[in-house]
Amino acid sequence: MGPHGFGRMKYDKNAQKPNITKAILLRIAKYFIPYWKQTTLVVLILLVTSVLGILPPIIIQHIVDTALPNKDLSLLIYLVLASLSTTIISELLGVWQNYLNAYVSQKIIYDMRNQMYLHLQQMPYQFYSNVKQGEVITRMTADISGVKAVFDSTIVSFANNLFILISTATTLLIVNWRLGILGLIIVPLFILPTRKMGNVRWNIAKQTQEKTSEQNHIIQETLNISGYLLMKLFTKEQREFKNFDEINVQATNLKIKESMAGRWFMMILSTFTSIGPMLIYLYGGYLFIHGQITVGAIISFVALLGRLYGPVGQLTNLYVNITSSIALFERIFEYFDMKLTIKDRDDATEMNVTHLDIEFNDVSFSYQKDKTALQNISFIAPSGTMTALVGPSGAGKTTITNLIPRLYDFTSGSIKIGGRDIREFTLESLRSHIGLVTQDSYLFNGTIKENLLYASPDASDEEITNACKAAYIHDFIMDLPNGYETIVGNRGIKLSGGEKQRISIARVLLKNPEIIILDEATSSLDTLSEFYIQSAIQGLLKNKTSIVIAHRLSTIMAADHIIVLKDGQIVEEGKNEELLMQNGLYKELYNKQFGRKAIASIE
Ligand SMILES: Nc1ncnc2c1ncn2[C@@H]1O[C@H](COP(=O)(O)OP(=O)(O)OP(=O)(O)O)[C@@H](O)[C@H]1O
Repeated sequence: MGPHGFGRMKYDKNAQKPNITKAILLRIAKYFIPYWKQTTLVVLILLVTSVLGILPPIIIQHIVDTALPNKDLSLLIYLVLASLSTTIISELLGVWQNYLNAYVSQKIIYDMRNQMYLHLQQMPYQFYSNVKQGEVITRMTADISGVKAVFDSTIVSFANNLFILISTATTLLIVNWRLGILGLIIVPLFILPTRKMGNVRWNIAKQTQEKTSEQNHIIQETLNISGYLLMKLFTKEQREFKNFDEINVQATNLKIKESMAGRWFMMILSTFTSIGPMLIYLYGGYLFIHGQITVGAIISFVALLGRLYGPVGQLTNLYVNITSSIALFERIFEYFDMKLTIKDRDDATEMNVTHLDIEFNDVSFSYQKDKTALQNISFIAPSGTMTALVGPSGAGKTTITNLIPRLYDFTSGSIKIGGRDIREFTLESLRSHIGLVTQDSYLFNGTIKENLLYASPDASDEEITNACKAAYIHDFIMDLPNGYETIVGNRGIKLSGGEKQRISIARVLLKNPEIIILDEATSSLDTLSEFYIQSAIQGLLKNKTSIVIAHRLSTIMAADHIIVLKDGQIVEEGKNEELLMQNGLYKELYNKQFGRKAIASIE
């Protein structure tokens, strides 16, 4: 057993139990409102079945006390049929209730999943850079699915057990109050073990939930295409397995502990359950011997008593169930309550501007407090021209491009397009005017055609072909055995970096936005691929307002305006020749990247 082995495992007694507040109960109740009819019906069915459940023991009493001693066959048949019918009706109602249970809980799960998906879609980019892999999946699947258990183990369980308890206890007292009191006296003996058990189970459940989330995280991190590659190339299989195994051991031990805790509980419970009938036989027998009770009444009593203990146990567990249910809802609500920091203003309008100058005015931005990524950035990228961003790594180039489609919102200053602040536009219309080609273009695992259609679902085959021709990728696609129907693999793994980027250029061409933001791939390509990429980019940027993070000499030469960044600030600005004359950072970068040959060729 490892360091976290079974023997060493401790329950965290201080694990935070949620507060049951009126606000959270009301919030949960809101999800039930659309299904109030079905929920009410469930409660009514439970009420009816709890009453029906009392009938068979009472009928047995009449069989034993009346039909059998009087040798009354017709009464016997009548009573047996009556008992049978109550059982059948009860079971049929049970089926119906089961359906309603499933209906209500699954509909609520459906509503919550949709709400969660829509909410997560709106979450800012920052959220996805911070959230642990696997966490979103756990909340979307395991946590929300837990709502079914919540419904079954709280609302349904509460109504069911309460009705059974009240109806059975009342019947016991009516049939024979002395025996009834004796039967009820044993009830408190159940409360003690059940409560203790509830607390233990709560703690285990909480820890199991955390372990599941950790396990999902490891699976997501290491068994996806990029994580797998990283693990293999750094030969970390053993280390990753060790991590996984450690969590797995803990999860397994928790499960064993959980089932063992359940086993002891069952043992204690069944001991108490057998004490009850024995006492009834003893005291009931005494009353019978003294002629104060019938045999049928004793038998019926023991049968009724059996109906009492289960509900008592479960009702004492209710507090624990409610607490765990609320903990589950709290986890779900925690996501719902995360602020959507980047959203449409109330007065946001469609982006209807004709002149697409992009203007940064004194823009500052930081990802984290106390560390500015951009400082007082001001520049204009005139409509229909190409602006190149250059600078050393970490200078803030990507950050500038991220601010334009509002993947992040700047901290101060303003960004305008066509003279209007970008926050005046709806996010949807702003982004529909912008095409973004990143270095690592994301293609989903589908065919090339499906990936292209993502930009414009209604594009005709001709339009697709034209876009691909303009992106210099059409001939390559046609040479593939399945052409446009070729599956690209996870993240487009079956294609080279250059091919992927050309396909994503074709995708943006199909979208045909007026503004293009391009992060040129840094990887060095052979002359032919370089030519294709360059030609594709030229096609893409023609007559567009573009901002390009430039890594290639040809792009820089083609730019109308070059902005040189360092440590989040603009340090130089101008055209290639002007900047070279300044003998500053640009010239230094230029020399490093393109060598003296390039300079010589220009001179
Ligand atoms: N999501 C993030 N959270 C926190 N800091 C970030 C984040 N993204 C970038 N940064 C930081 O902001 C600064 C600017 O990064 P940015 O990615 O804009 O640089 P860059 O010029 O595009 O660099 P490169 O050429 O290497 O891509 C860097 O110091 C970087 O560490």
